[in-house]
Amino acid sequence: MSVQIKICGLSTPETTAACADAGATHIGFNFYPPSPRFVSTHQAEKLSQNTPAKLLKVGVFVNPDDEFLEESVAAGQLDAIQLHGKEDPLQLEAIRSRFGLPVWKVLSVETVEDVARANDFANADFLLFDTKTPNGAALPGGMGLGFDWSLLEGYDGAVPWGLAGGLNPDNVADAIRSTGATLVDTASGVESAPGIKDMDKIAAFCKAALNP
Ligand SMILES: O=C(O)c1ccccc1N[C@@H]1O[C@H](COP(=O)(O)O)[C@@H](O)[C@H]1O
Repeated sequence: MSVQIKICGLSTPETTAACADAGATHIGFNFYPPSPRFVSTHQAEKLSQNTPAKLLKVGVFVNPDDEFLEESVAAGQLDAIQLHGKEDPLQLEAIRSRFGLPVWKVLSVETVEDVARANDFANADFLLFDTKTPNGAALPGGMGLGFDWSLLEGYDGAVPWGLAGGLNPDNVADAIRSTGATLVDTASGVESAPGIKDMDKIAAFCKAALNP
């Protein structure tokens, strides 16, 4: 089966169309206000109306409150909720029950113990292993930083999982071959500047991911 591809941090209809044309399966709308990829609920509503039907829309959140989630899920017509903060398994369960959508939990990885935290999130619908950003970093993700993929060797948790963190057109094929990831996720790796998606890089990323 082909790898699934999530291009994260979309903010224009032209780039969502480019993702669909290139073979991406998922796009991410970023609902974290400090991010250069942040979209307001108004923007998300417009974007979702123009998103090709074959793309699944994932909302990226960092420690969201219920009201904000409610507005964003509705505006973005989201198909899944990605939790990229310090949410715990109980919060994850509450969010899934409330919205009836698949919930993705991001695990920030620096050590093998970080990978083992997957055991705490057996109730997630999907796990995304991303790089732990340094203390004091502006963002908990989306900074183009990779981690040591060998930390995933031998990982055999039951929850489906994907790989993020510093992936770009030049390294994504190697990442898939090295880790066996069935979904790859990129934000800054397909940009010309923070928050500005580059259609050629989106095409190159998808081509490499689909032919690892
Ligand atoms: O992209 C962001 O700005 C962002 C902000 C806050 C939390 C998560 C964010 N992005 C997620 O991080 C991964 C990895 O990003 P990158 O490829 O290393 O730039 C990205 O795919 C998003 O899921």
